[in-house]
Amino acid sequence: MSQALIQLDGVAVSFAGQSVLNDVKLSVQPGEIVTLIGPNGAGKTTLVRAVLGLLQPDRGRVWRKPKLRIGYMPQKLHVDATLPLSVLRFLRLVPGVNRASALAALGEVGAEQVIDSPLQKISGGELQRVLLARALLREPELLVLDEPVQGVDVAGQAELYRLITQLRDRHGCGVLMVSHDLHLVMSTTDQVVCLNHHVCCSGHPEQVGSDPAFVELFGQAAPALAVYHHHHDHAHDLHGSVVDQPAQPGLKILGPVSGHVHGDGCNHA
Ligand SMILES: Nc1ncnc2c1ncn2[C@@H]1O[C@H](COP(=O)(O)OP(=O)(O)OP(=O)(O)O)[C@@H](O)[C@H]1O
Repeated sequence: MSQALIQLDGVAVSFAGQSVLNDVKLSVQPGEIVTLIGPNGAGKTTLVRAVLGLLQPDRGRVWRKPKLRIGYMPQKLHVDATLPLSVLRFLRLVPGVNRASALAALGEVGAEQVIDSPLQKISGGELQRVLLARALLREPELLVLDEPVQGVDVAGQAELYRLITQLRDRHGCGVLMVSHDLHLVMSTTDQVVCLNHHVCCSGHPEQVGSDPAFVELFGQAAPALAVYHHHHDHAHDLHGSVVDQPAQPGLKILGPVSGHVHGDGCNHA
């Protein structure tokens, strides 16, 4: 087995007969930041759940380094408004955490000041930092972050991404992150995985604003985003299945029968 922290091979997941993930291959190395991008409903959170072991794939394999310590930051946290829960008490739900270690983790993410605040009263940006602090308290080898900057203003988003990179540098952990904020994450991402039920393509991020795959996947906003180069030479139907038509008018189609030619990272049948 390689040095990878996690490795997924041929992972497939269906819900009620509807394929959500098909033949997904992915790995994260120590110290590497891998960002999962894709449209709503593409299967990103489902893939994260498979990585965390919260769901068993129907096919394929999810390999984790033995005894891998994972720090997870969920997409959403629902806290009952009437529940008297301070930030400290919330962090102390992690086994072995005391005030000093909670304060140290909050210090790492720049949120010491909220330690005694009610969890329901802190701002969206502060909550994201508290969730990140909670993930750090597990001393993770792998940080899994599902849309970590949700509900944070643009300046705060850039700061949070910088913070994630700093934490990676300081702790040497791998990071698997779901994000829609390509323009902000590109400079700090080692590998981008473009998911639309299958891995359309993956690679190193580069400054490109009008890649046909991004126009296909992210609509007309895509040219405003800095993206990475790849050869996405196929189109998808509403369920993410590959169809015969080119993604964009004028896009060169080289395939002999189906019109689809697999790109480097395209691993579906
Ligand atoms: N437990 C489940 N039971 C049935 N369907 C599910 C379940 N979990 C996810 N789905 C469906 O699988 C599809 C993919 O969902 P998922 O949350 O993985 O997408 P996503 O890429 O994370 O989307 P978003 O960007 O909107 O968060 C959706 O159509 C969703 O309704």
